[in-house]
Amino acid sequence: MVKAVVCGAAGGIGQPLSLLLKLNPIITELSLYDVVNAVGVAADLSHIPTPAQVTGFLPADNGAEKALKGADIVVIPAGVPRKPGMTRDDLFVNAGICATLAQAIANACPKAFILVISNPVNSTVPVFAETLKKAGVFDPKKLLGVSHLDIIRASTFVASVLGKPTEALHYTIPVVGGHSGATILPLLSQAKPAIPDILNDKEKRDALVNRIQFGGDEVVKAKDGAGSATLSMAQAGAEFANYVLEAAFGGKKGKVVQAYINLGADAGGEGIKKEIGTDLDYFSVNIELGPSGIEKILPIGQIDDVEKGLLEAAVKELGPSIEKGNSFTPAPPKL
Ligand SMILES: NC(=O)c1ccc[n+]([C@@H]2O[C@H](COP(=O)([O-])OP(=O)(O)OC[C@H]3O[C@@H](n4cnc5c(N)ncnc54)[C@H](O)[C@@H]3O)[C@@H](O)[C@H]2O)c1
Ligand SMILES: O=C(O)C[C@H](O)C(=O)O
Repeated sequence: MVKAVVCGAAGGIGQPLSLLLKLNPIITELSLYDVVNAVGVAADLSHIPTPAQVTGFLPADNGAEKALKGADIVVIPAGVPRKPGMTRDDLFVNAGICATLAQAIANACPKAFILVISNPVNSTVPVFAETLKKAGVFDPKKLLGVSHLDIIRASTFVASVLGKPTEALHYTIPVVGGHSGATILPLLSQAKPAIPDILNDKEKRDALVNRIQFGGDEVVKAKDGAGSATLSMAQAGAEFANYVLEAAFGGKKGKVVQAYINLGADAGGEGIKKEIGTDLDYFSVNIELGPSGIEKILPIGQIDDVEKGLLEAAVKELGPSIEKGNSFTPAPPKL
C-alpha cells in the first residue's frame, strides 16, 4: 500500500499532477488537499479505473492532517504563481503556506518523502527543513526540492537546437545549483550524448544556457498574467515522484537524478561543499535514490571554464535566498 498526497491539488499544477499520479500504478491511495475545490477534483479523478483510491480534503475539521495521515509521499504545488514582472523571490509570500504544511506533515506523516514544488524553491525548501527541525522530525534524505522541470527543459531545448526529435529525455543534461535564473546551472559539458556542435559555438551555447535559466519567464510572459508553467511542471513533478516511488517501493534503487537538497552534516553534503568551495546549506546536486530517499550524494564532477563562471554566479545568488528561508519566522496564529 502506497499513499501519496498532493497539497495544492486544485491548482494549475495540482490538477494535472493529481491526474498523472492517479495513473501511477504504484500508488494505491491518493489524497488531495487544497483550501478550495479539492473534494470536487477528487470526485472527478475517482472515476478513472486505476488502483489509487482518491479522496479530497478541505481545511475544515483539520482537513490537512486528515489528508496527510500515514502518507508515504507528499507533493507540494501549493501557493501563488508569478505574473509578468515578478521574480521568484517575490513569491516568498508562499513561505507561510509552506511552514503550515510542513507542520501538518510533521504531525501526520513525519516519515514521508516531501517533494517541494512551491516557489521560490531556493527558499521554501529551507522553510520546510527549519519547520521540520523544530518539530524534531527532519530527515534530510527525504526532503527534495523539485528542480526537475529544469532538467526536462534542458533536454527539450538541446534537442530542438540540434533539430533532433524531442523524445523523452533523449539528451541527459544534469542541471545543478538552484531553481531560479542564474542559480540554474545546466552542465552542457556533461551532456549525454555529447553536444560538441553547441559547446564549440559560443553564441549558440550562451543562448541555450539563457533559455534553460529563464524558461520559466518564457511561459509567464506567454500566459500574460494567467500564471506560470503548470502542465510541463505537472509532467516533471509526476516523473520525479515516480523516480522516488520506484526507488522506494518498486525495487528500482540506484536511479541518479538532481534535486535541491540540504547539504548539512547529517545529509552527507560536506563533499559537495568542498567541491564547489562554499558553505551553502542547500544546492541542487546529483543524488542516488533508494528505499530511504537519498542514498548517496554524488559529486558534480568535471565542469569546463564556462560552467565554472556560471557556478560562481549561482553560488552568489543562492546564499541570500537560502538565508531568507532559514530565518523565516511564521506569523503567530490569529486568535
Ligand atoms: N518548482 C518548479 O519548477 C515550479 C514550476 C512551476 C510552478 N511552481 C510554483 O508552484 C506553485 C503553484 O503554482 P500553480 O500555477 O499551480 O498556482 P495556482 O494558483 O494555480 O495553484 C496553487 C494552489 O495552491 C492552493 N493553496 C493556497 N494556499 C494553500 C494552502 N495553505 N494549502 C493548500 N493549498 C493551498 C490554491 O488554492 C491553489 O489551488 C507556485 O508557487 C509556482 O511558482 C514551481
Ligand atoms: O517561472 C516560474 O515562476 C515557475 C517555475 O519556477 C518555472 O520554472 O516555470
